Amino acid sequence: MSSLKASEPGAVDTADTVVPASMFAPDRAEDGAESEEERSEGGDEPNGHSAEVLDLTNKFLLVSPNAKQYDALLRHLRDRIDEGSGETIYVIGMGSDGGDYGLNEADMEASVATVHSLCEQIEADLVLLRERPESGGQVRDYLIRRRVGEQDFLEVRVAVVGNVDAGKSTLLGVLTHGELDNGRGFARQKLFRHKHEMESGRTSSVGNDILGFDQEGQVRERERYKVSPQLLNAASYAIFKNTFMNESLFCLFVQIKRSAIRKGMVMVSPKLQPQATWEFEAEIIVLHHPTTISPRYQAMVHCGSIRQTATILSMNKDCLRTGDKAAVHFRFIKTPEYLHPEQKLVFREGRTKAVGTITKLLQSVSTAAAKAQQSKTQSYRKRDGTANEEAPSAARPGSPTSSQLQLKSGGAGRRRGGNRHRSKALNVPPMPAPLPTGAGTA
Ligand SMILES: Nc1nc2c(ncn2[C@@H]2O[C@H](COP(=O)(O)OP(=O)(O)OP(=O)(O)O)[C@@H](O)[C@H]2O)c(=O)[nH]1
Repeated sequence: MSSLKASEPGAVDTADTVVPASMFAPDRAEDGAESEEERSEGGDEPNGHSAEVLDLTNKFLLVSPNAKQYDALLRHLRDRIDEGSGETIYVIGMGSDGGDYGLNEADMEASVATVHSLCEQIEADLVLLRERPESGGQVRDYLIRRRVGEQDFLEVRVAVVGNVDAGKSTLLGVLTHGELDNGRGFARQKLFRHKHEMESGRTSSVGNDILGFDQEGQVRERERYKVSPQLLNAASYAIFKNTFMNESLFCLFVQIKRSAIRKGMVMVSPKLQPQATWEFEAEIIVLHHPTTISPRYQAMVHCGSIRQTATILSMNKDCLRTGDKAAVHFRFIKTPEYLHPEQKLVFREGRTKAVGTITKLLQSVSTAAAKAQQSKTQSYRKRDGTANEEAPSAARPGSPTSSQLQLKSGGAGRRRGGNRHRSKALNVPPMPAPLPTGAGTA
């Protein structure tokens, strides 16, 4: 049957489920005519066990357990899993029935099916670790591991200790980076933290490295994730050392200049086909504004890690005052951003504050288009030789049409913000005509 390696008591006290001991005897009626009820109600105890004790060490118990045996196995497994912080090793085919270890193919198949069903009950996965032949057939070791949620992970810390030059760093380097050593310290180089370690080849600090496993205990390939919304160049990837941890990840950027990273960028799997968005609609409520807000007003949008000035293109009211609610159509002035409906945002400038929720994404562009736009921006910068961050308006993908820029109200009112507003207004992409300075607030 089954045995659970870690502190396996071999028997479970079943005072609460008193059952005849005959149920736990090897249940291998050769003629197969004996029903489960007959077996369980026989009353005799061929193995001499007390009716109070449910023997879980019989190697045939898993082949066809009755309901009470099944419950006892389930309880036992649950205890072992709790004891092992979510995992345990389950051996099928070994047991104390007095016979040889091992199960034939049919019994092994039936036993594995039983363990599978037990695992389903406790939301765990079953992974075959080893199989070995014994005189009575095969014995298999399985790893049973409770499933963890998408946002969660099991952390196991393993310390590696040993003599100088025993190969500790090399072992870790090979495991975490997936490249074999060359016998001259190649693999350990990836673990060095200090220059003197590089030079001496000796690790002088307690290093640590992270190794990711998937649910089935397989070492996960390090995945490459896109830096979005602007995929800057082919090397602009982040390597996730532990993808199992989903969002709370340790990551290593390769070949990305610090200046190429800006607030608002996210790391997403290319499988999600991320799209960056120039324009969006949001329901906002104005918490405070000294006067009135009208279309063409510009302020900083804070949305997650995004910080970028956006222009109000239109809204379902002529103007907004403190306390007003409105559906507002925004456009970022500089680059598209990676947004989601239902994201919360803050729209503020000086003492003006509005909060809201994104309701609709408009003018989304693929990261490839964003990349093209980025390279145009860069070439523009080089050509121009200035630090101006703005690309020519024509270079922007998904520029609004003039009809989209039909503003619901004129909004060119009293000037606020002077030159600051003038420059922001001029940054508004492909407007058919230059905006009046200080436009958008009255
Ligand atoms: N041939 C061979 N060389 C190995 C093996 N493991 C490690 N080495 C080499 O042994 C040397 C020492 O390995 P390290 O990984 O630095 O040993 P360490 O235990 O971390 O050493 P300290 O950091 O000084 O404590 C390196 O040159 C490795 O390339 C191995 O299995 N076979």
